[in-house]
Amino acid sequence: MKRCAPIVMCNPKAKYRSFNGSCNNLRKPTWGASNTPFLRLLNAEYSDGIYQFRRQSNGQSLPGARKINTELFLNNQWYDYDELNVFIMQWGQFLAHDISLLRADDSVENCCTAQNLSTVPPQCREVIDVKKDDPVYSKYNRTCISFNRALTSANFSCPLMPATYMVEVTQYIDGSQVYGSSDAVAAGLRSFVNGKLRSDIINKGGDQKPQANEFCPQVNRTTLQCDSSLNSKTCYQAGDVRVNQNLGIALLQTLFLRFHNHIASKLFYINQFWTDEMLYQETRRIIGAVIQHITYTHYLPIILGDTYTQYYGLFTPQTIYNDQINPSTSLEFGASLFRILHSQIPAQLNFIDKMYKIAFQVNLTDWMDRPDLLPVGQNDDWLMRGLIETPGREYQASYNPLISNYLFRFNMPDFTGQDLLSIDIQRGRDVGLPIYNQVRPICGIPRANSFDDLLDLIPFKAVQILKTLYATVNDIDLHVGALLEAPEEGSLVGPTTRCILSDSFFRYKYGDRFFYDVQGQPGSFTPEQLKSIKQINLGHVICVTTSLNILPLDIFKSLHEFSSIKWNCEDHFKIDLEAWREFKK
Ligand code: HEM
Ligand SMILES: [Ca+2]
Repeated sequence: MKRCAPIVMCNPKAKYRSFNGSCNNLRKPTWGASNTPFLRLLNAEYSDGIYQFRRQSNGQSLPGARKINTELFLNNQWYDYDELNVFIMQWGQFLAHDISLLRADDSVENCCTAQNLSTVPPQCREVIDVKKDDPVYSKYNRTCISFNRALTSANFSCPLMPATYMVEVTQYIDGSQVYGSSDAVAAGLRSFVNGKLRSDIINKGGDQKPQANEFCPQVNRTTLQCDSSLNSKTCYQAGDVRVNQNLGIALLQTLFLRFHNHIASKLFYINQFWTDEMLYQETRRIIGAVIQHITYTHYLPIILGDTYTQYYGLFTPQTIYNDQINPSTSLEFGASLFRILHSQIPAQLNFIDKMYKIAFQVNLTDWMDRPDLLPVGQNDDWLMRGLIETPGREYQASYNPLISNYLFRFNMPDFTGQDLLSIDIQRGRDVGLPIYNQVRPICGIPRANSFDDLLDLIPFKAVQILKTLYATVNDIDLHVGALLEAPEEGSLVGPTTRCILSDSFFRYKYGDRFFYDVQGQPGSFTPEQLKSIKQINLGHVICVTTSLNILPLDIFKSLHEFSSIKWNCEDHFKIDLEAWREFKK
């Protein structure tokens, strides 16, 4: 049975968001819902118009994604002290998991070995070729990086042409990574007591704040969610399936679980007669609002620049909802331009103790799909301190050498792992993204007529290498061109990236009827409540969910000259929920 257009009945008076995001837009109830298509800003680029990888203007196949990485990016690493910390990267990933999930067809585990079959399975026909002279993989005699093509709408009983891809999470910024993107997942995460989420308590002893002992509940280790090749001991369950992907994301998921339970118990204290359902929903509404508030007032101004954020209308005193704006995640954003920030991922994570000493350091890539370290001793607090106190990897035109070579290596020395940058380039081709030169004009940047026209934004040396890789300027992958662009004044990223990120965050703001500062809707906060929410920042979240007691006010800029000054949780990070008291004293 085809299920291309599900019929949805909405209650326009509903005060809370649905779990799958439907009925947010009452005119188009499926807009932004989970399991609905990614938006395409520009037409799909496929050689057959439908599904096959595009070819170059001269008819030849595209330069290999790995070759592009080794020639343009891999030897282009630089390191400088950044005033931003690692935490801003980790917030970015947490946010990415709220708005985008494109699943690969993993029904064949290793597409490289499947190349020997008499008929190669369709999802394995675009593995990434590795050249004999590869600077890293040649040492291991590797000739192939596995690549599984993404699931298409046909896998959701809805074949469409050209290939259409589905977002498997709610596309609104609504905390779906905490709560789930369907009724069933959401119910499975609830305790149904006093509005709280299920959790595992691991008593760490000492003078812990009670919440600091809570962890995401565990599930049986499955191949999908945790590393099955090593016996990982810990495997968490959360609203998003990528909770275990690395230690940093597992920590953020844990903190927001704790934060939910903390807020729920405070609300219960104020309104003892509230039911479990009310406590849960009111808390969920607050958490979603806090995630939006942090994103728009603390995160985006750093990524896009203060002035630009204001100029673009992403930072305003009040949001006016517009039901004509499609809040869906675009493919250009999800499959490429938000991933540009993979450039910020550091190779190592530091665990920093109470005395601000590095207790130990791990390679991020050694602990993927295996968050075993997190619940041990004070590691959760130490990792949190590590994210705040460690300078970030400065945004640059390359990814760090470990995720560019050893992604998912699982600490196995004879296993090389994957290359995230090649995968990002290949994913763009997989979903038929427009080329870089087509996206420039929609961002107000002139289309380049020759390679040399790219010198307006891309350094000379890179342009010379591009000439050797691609047949014409009209063949350059979006991800490659955008990553090479020099950052725009005041912003971290280049102008094409800044433009597409702004477009998306504009949609998530103005196209969300439940956006936290929209007034006059059934789900709107009262002015007093909104005032309290606007006072909450990540410092407040960390204060009540870890045993850290002093924090920098500017949480992503802890290493900036002046903001290394720390403030006390008791005095400066208080959460006031009086505006939720139903019967005033
Ligand atoms: C902490 C380290 C991180 C690791 C190890 C990581 C790894 C990955 C991997 C393996 C994928 C799937 C690639 C594919 O098969 O196509 C992915 C997708 C993605 N990543 Fe990251 N990532 C990290 C951080 C970030 C950050 C900081 C951002 C943005 C600020 C980000 C944004 C995205 C986005 C938007 C996607 C596509 C999601 C989807 O639609 O499925 N990631 N990442
Ligand atoms: Ca969401």
